[in-house]
Amino acid sequence: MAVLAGVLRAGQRTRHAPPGGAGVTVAADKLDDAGRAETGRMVALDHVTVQYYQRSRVVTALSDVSFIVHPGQSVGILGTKGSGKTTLIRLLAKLEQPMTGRVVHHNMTASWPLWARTGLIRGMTVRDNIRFTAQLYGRAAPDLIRSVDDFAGLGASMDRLLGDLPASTMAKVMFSAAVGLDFDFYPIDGLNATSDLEFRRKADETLQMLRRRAAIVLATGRAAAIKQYCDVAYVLHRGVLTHHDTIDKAIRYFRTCSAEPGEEAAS
Ligand SMILES: Nc1ncnc2c1ncn2[C@@H]1O[C@H](COP(=O)(O)OP(=O)(O)OP(=O)(O)O)[C@@H](O)[C@H]1O
Repeated sequence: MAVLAGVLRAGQRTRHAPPGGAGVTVAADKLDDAGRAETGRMVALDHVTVQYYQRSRVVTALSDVSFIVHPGQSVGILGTKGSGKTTLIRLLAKLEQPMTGRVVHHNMTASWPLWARTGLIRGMTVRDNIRFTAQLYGRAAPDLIRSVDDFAGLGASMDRLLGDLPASTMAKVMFSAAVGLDFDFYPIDGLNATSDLEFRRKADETLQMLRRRAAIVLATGRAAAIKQYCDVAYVLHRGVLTHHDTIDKAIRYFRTCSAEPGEEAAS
């Protein structure tokens, strides 16, 4: 570690797995090429470790994490504060690459994190942002513009610069565009809903709909949200992912972890 400290910049990840950091491995042995062909469509993490260098010490954000999500599955990651939830969701959304292990997207298209509050250009109108996004994903811009406008009810704001609109507009457009693009898989980093109650109601309904037609991974510190939206649950604590037979057992384990000395309440 002392050597690493001299080499890495703040925020940079190490290539080293931490000693003794063994998360529960869920069928990771099926992830070789033959296994992928057998198991078909999936998104998976395969022995993924992510570490950051932070103020002269190495922080392990994820420690040998493996799990698989298949179409139609709704997976909850119940995580304590600072346990690695955002890192895990960013990997699943292909916004980051692990230094150790693999992220596998096999025949499933993946959305950006559903409530993302970055990703659009503030100096462009909302309409042009959506047009640009449609082009990036090879979709018809008018269809996506209509779908976002219907969902988010932006009206005249469509032709205003994004930077001149309330900060929540970015999250609403990112949410609506992700749903409009009809991905196979949606990674979700918490339920950062806006204060717009009508939009929240629609977003809740949409998550229930996505559960039926796509795969989701929801990472949150809110047990109630896992119960509401997920069929299976894992607990993420200090970078280690553990699987539990039932959601209630996961919640019990999560509460034990949350009660450990030094733990803060997760959001
Ligand atoms: N870019 C970075 N540079 C340095 N450390 C980082 C970076 N990103 C995350 N970390 C550290 O990695 C650990 C996991 O962070 P992460 O944001 O993934 O956890 P989280 O569960 O989403 O946190 P929270 O509960 O605060 O939302 C934390 O200790 C965090 O400080």
